[in-house]
Amino acid sequence: MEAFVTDTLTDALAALDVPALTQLFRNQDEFIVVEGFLPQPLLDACLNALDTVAPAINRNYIPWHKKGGSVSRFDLDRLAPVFGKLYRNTALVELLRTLTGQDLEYCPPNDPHTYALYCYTEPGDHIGFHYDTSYYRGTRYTVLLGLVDESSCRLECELYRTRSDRATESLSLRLAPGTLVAFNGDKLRHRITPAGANERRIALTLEYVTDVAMHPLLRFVSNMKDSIAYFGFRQVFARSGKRAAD
Ligand SMILES: O=C(O)CCC(=O)C(=O)O
Ligand SMILES: [Fe+2]
Repeated sequence: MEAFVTDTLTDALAALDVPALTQLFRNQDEFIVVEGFLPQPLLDACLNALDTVAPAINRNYIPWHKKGGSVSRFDLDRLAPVFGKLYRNTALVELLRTLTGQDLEYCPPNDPHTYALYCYTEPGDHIGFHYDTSYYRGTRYTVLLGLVDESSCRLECELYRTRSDRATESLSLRLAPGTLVAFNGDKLRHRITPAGANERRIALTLEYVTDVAMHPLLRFVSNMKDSIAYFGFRQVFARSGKRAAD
């Protein structure tokens, strides 16, 4: 599996104009969209894993803010190793390091959000406007990869929102299968618009940080958020307790 991920991604990354992407990422206040990023065989491997992870989807609902399903990194590790291999692929991390100009690190093994799936399968599934706030000491970068999009959902983004010297620019985009979106979580305000009836949208998220140190109190806050908004208490606290004790 690892060799397969490495081989397919290495070829795809070699075809990218990295200096141009880096320029664009920085010009857009640390935000970029790369259509057709995932090579088809790798996208297919991710899609094949979806049936296996389906029973692990945790449904969540926060009135007015969020409704949907999520699969944590713990369940992905247990059921579908392709996602972890993709997250740790060195060529991918090197590309992200070049784009950001930062020495990015992997999130620690007790973080359920290190990589995760977001599943929009019921009418009204959505997430309201937010930042991907970092609870780590370092800056948090989010990567979204489209896997399935049979939906009318849009990823709506507000660029330059935190800048006092520029007007905010709004973008509305479809996260088509294979598309990569990468951004600084503290800078990009974004949301996913509600799914309609009989629609389906599945996105993979990857999280990288510049410094994985975290205050224990913020780890608790982060775990509470992940339990309520994403993965459920059993997942988050049983696993993070177990990992911490390992
Ligand atoms: O589903 C997506 O593409 C992104 C969802 C999101 O922004 C989040 O859960 O923080
Ligand atoms: Fe987000």
